Amino acid sequence: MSVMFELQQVDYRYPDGRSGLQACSMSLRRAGRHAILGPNGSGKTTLLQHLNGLLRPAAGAVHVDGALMDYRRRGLQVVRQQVGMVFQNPDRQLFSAHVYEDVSFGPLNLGLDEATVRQRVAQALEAVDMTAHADRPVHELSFGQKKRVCIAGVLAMQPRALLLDEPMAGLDMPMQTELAALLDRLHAQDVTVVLSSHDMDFAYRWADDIHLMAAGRCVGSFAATALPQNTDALAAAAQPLPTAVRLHTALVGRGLLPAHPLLRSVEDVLAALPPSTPLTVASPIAGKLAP
Ligand SMILES: Nc1ncnc2c1ncn2[C@@H]1O[C@H](COP(=O)(O)OP(=O)(O)OP(=O)(O)O)[C@@H](O)[C@H]1O
Repeated sequence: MSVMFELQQVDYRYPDGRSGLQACSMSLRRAGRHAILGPNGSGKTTLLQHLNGLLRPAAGAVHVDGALMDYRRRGLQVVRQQVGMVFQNPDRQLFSAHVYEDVSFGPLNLGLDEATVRQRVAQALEAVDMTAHADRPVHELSFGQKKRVCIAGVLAMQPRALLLDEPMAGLDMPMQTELAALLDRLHAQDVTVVLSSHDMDFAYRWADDIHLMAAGRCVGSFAATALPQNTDALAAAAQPLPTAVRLHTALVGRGLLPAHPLLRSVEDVLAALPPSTPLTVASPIAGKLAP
């Protein structure tokens, strides 16, 4: 499996002297679904901003598609056409007065003809269910709607990789589900999706690969399916075991479920329980499962 992004021993210091990354090494394979987790201030945003050249390492190297990042103007233009970034705060990303205008900004900048721009904007708005809002002023939108417009703006560039900084934060549950489905559709089209998150349960059920950060370093990268064997790295990044793993382990311990296959969501664990499982007051786990 080929590598899309590679950080080698990257150091980054903000202008005020604060350290953002320290000897950070991470490899992200092409067309994968990647979740980056770590405590506040562990460097997730700083890392994402290195993947499309928004930030430049003080030491170490960033490779995209096997080539060293080219920080000259033309080099950065090429990378940013291919690697789209959705910021955590939509107000940092949206700068046009109207939705259509904002989403069309990128494709127009690529020099595409008007019909192609219109088609790309329509597709992107459709993908985030914002078609009905195309003519609205951006400042009238809710937080979640603004976030969708940001995502549409990036999708309209048809990137090969999508970076999303805590994309689920501030979205309601139906929108989170829709966004996860959209990310899966992009993944099915071989787009590399990299997101940062504080939601271990979501990361465990959605991601192919999990990357853990602590104090500006990558302290563990592994396939999500190998998470139960990586408890040391989870502890180093102050991350809890996913609820599905804890519940599954408890049920295995009580002889109610086999240890295999791996179950990556609470829904999957509950669905795996035989209908005859006695989840009544008499059951040792009933009190924990009952509302
Ligand atoms: N603009 C900035 N100026 C100075 N220091 C910064 C700046 N942005 C981030 N930092 C510092 O860099 C370190 C890493 O921050 P970063 O935002 O990358 O972490 P994070 O893992 O994304 O955090 P969170 O989960 O809170 O979003 C922190 O110590 C932070 O205080």
